[in-house]
Amino acid sequence: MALAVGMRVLTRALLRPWARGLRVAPGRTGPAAGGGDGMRCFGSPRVLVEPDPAAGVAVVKMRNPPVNSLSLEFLTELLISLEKLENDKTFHGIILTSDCPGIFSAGLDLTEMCGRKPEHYVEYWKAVQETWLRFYLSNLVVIAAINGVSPAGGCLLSLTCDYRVLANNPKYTIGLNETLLGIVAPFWFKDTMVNTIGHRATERALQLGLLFPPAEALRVGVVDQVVPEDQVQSTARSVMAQWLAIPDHARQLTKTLMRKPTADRLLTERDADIQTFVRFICRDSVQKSLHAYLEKLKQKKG
Ligand SMILES: CCCCCCCC/C=C/CC(=O)SCCNC(=O)CCNC(=O)[C@H](O)C(C)(C)COP(=O)(O)OP(=O)(O)OC[C@H]1O[C@@H](n2cnc3c(N)ncnc32)[C@H](O)[C@@H]1OP(=O)(O)O
Repeated sequence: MALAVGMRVLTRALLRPWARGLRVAPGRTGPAAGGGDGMRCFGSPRVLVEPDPAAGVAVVKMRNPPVNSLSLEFLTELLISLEKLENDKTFHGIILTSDCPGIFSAGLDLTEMCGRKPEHYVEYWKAVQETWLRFYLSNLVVIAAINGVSPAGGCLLSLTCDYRVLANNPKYTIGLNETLLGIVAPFWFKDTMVNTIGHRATERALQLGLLFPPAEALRVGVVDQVVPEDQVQSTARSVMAQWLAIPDHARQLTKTLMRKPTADRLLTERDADIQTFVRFICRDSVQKSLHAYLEKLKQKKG
């Protein structure tokens, strides 16, 4: 059922004109990060995939500058890359990281949630749900190599991964800061955080919209490891080797056992969740808050 719904959304996404235009990037010869049987890098305008077939691993680099905000196009490209890797028996794990210096992801794209028509909000929210479901339930081992700041949707994306390595830079804060924008993290954002750091820590973090610097993030459990910036990728690779040493079927079934109840909750309430989102985001007060927040971000420079 989950898979069928997921496939429908993905197929619809692939049928969009701009998605049809996506082609394997005429890339460098990979892998860029170790290994070496000369398999080509591939991907799409906003997602670069560096395969290391010898290791069974691909590095997926988000490159939607300036801040890797999770726009509709970007989410669709991410899903397409994930799907390709899942369908290729060569790969057992992916390392999700950023190609934008200092930014893992700025979270959901605020321009997708401001001043648009309700139909757009429906389409956008479906893509956000789908991305969460596909990453959260992926059979692959997914490790986040977090090499930049990671608020809200950026934090959520990393929480779908099996393991998080964060670069030790005080600027690289991470957390679900939705309340600071005058919006509310949906129940499945909250559930993902609860599953990672527990109920009480989530309650505090979400109400206060906390963005944790690395040491705090490690203490509370939002990330699993904090390492010097130049060791994030190599650490993610050695952690990956550990995870890939476990018999795959047993690991996959265990992942499903742990995560399916949380995913099922969204799957059974998916349409209601879309309606809730659209109603909420269409409110004048919410639109005003989001516009004001975007303006504040833009004025920061001037
Ligand atoms: C009851 C249930 C209802 C459901 C409610 C809805 C729930 C939806 C949940 C939302 C989750 C989210 O993810 S909302 C997004 C939250 N993100 C943030 O708060 C991060 C905002 N950005 C920043 O703090 C900073 O940009 C940065 C720290 C990430 C980077 O700082 P830096 O100084 O390097 O860059 P700039 O700030 O100058 O930004 C450059 C450029 O990017 C634009 N920008 C930044 N973030 C976003 C974004 N999330 N979406 C769209 N655009 C973004 C910024 O405005 C600048 O644009 P200009 O170059 O045009 O000025």
